[in-house]
Amino acid sequence: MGAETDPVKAQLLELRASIDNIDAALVHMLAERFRCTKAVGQLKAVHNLPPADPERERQQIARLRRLAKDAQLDPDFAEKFLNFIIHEVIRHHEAIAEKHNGVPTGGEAQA
Ligand SMILES: C=C(O[C@@H]1C=C(C(=O)O)C=C[C@H]1O)C(=O)O
Repeated sequence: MGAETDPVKAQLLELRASIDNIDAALVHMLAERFRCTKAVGQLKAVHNLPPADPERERQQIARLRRLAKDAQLDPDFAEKFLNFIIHEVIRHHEAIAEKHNGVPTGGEAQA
């Protein structure tokens, strides 16, 4: 049965079209965020600043939890999601610093 004749299928297709648009927006927003954070990584490497900034992260997590609560999104999920992204950003910053200064900035022990 086609979507024209099956209202359930039509509703599912409509909702999935919105989900696809939202996923595309998420990818574009994440790409833009990583473009900015990579620039922050370059700045930190040039000025010998540490890859991670735990105080800034604390502020971001507190803010995101508040925003999530107001938006009826699970704040624990929002925190996990942000931590997942930040973890990847710090990995980029460590790689940028190592490339720039030739100095590993953490993680693995060196032989
Ligand atoms: C991007 C930065 O570097 C790290 C990554 C962060 C992030 O992804 O938001 C926040 C703090 C830092 O640990 C920064 O210092 O602003």
